[in-house]
Amino acid sequence: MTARTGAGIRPAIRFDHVSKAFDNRPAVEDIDLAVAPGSFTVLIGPSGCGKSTLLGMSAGLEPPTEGYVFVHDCEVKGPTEGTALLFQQHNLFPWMTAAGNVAFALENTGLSRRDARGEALRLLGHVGLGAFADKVPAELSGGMRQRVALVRAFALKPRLLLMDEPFGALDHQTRRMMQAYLLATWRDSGATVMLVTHDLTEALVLADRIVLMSGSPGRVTEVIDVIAPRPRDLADPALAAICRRLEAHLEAEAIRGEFGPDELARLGVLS
Ligand SMILES: Nc1ncnc2c1ncn2[C@@H]1O[C@H](COP(=O)(O)OP(=O)(O)OP(=O)(O)O)[C@@H](O)[C@H]1O
Repeated sequence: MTARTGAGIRPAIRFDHVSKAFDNRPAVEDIDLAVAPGSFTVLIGPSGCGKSTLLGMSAGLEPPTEGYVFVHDCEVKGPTEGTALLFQQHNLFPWMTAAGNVAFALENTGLSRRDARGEALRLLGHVGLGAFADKVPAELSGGMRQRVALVRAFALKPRLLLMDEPFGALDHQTRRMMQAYLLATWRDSGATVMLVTHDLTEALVLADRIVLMSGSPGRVTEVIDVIAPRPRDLADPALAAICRRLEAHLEAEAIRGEFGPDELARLGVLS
């Protein structure tokens, strides 16, 4: 099967009435979503609403129970060339140095060993890791490891980059630096990015489009286009308004999670 949007633009990712259950327990239900090529989409929602499940299906790690997932017009039936993943855990090869990890990815794109090493050193220099290129992951801080992992992910020249809370374990300053690096590298790469985060500021700083999910099983509740120049000024009234919408959504979801629909109807708290 192939996927198209109504306007004839082929989405980078398309969920076509996708549901997923684990051991007959539904995790997400009837997801219909198209992600534009080259765009930056952020998934937000309460814990357990199925954000990682959507990423996993896009990566071909998990098949949908119902419906279809397409990446670049092809139905996803397993891991796809051109798709890179970045999780909170870095997944670097522990026996390779920082430069070795990046160079390995570059060699896979066709560079000679010597050119790959040179390019790896150049790219690591861009994220302030030139002096750490010959350290193995165990000798690096968590933030440094995640920088290496991000450099390696882009070194693969992915058309699609799927990121699951990639900066969740980093301190505030490192996180801001990583976000800036991600934005700069994404812009140059032309890749489509889909990123999961619990951090509203991160969503507002990064996203072209925020997909709000809710419930269990999870559904897409709202899609918000974030139209503001980058770098983003969070004092911008438009962004502040989106932030309030996101906060209200997550608060309502937290209340729903605690009380359940029957009790809420009885209390008249939420519709
Ligand atoms: N491999 C799995 N086996 C069984 N159940 C799973 C599996 N992966 C996810 N689930 C279940 O599917 C539901 C959605 O999980 P998922 O991790 O996608 O949510 P999430 O929104 O990413 O959560 P969080 O924000 O806490 O990471 C949860 O109920 C979870 O327990």
